[in-house]
Amino acid sequence: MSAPLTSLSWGGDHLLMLDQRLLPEEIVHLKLFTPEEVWEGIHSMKVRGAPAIGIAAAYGVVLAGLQYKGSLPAEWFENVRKACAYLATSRPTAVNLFWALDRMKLVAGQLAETLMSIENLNEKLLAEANDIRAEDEEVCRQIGVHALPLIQEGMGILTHCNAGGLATARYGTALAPMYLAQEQGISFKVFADETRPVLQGARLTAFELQQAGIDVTLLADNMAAMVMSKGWIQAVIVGTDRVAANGDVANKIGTYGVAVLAKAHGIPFYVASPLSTIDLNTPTGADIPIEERPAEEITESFGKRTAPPGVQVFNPAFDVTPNEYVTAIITEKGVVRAPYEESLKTLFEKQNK
Ligand SMILES: CSC[C@H]1O[C@H](OP(=O)(O)O)[C@H](O)[C@@H]1O
Repeated sequence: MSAPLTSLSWGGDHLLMLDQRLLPEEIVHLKLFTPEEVWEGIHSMKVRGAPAIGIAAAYGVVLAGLQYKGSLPAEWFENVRKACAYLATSRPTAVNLFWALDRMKLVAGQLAETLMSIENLNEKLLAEANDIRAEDEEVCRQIGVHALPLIQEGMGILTHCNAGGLATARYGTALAPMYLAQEQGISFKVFADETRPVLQGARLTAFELQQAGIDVTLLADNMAAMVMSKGWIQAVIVGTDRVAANGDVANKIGTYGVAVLAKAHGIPFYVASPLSTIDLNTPTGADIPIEERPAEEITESFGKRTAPPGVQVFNPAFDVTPNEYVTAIITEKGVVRAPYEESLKTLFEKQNK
């Protein structure tokens, strides 16, 4: 599969992070040397997208381990543990952040008990972060494989926000089948919602797909109903930041509206989700913390004031699509359909065997 720009890579003693806030006009990679810089990169959305956030946080934990200059494994682990707790405060909704941090903390604790040298501890912790990144790349490729049959010749596919290579280690989740379909010579059209207020669709998805030579049409967020009514859309495929145990889906704000419109037009609504984004510990969508972001994202859109000073603003970064609007969830282990409480539980039971 053609691999678009990747958002994160390890530079030996720093994390190289593509500043996605500057795309598509500028391609700027930042060198981050501390957990604090990684926290800020996640919080300000220099890096964004559930899997990419988890990967960035994992490398932030590695940077914390490298900061420790003593010789006691227990002290090293305490540094790492504190960094995990700190990085967990960078954004609240994408469960991959907490999944990755819990994994890094668990491994660091196990390593510290071996009493190996600090140098070896840091090497092993870096290896775990590299594994998280490499696994995500393969997971996304597998999501592409399982989602590929959903893309038939001549189809129109609508997507919302960016669930592409920039949101993951590579390939993306919702966009992965599109890259695969293109590689296999299937012709299809993608309609990308601009996705206000941060415009991940316009700035990132349209950019990624255009770079890959895929037929993409950019829509303002209020156009989905019209293009569906014209019969231009045969499927919706989106990513997610957290799937609850009952199949409710948290995703970029506006996704719920697209799901309702899809149902109203008899169009299937698919959610591409790695297992790492499915959280059986969150019972329903009502239990998913929804991030609220600064008013300026709306009132001063990319430097242009677009609202009266002091106006009240509500700026939730995500919404929750109830499971009854979700046709299927495409994971790296296959396609999951309702009843989701049961099918997701079965999926994880098989995984844990
Ligand atoms: C493959 S996860 C992509 C997911 O993350 C985005 O949110 P954000 O850009 O705020 O990190 C959006 O919800 C995408 O669907």
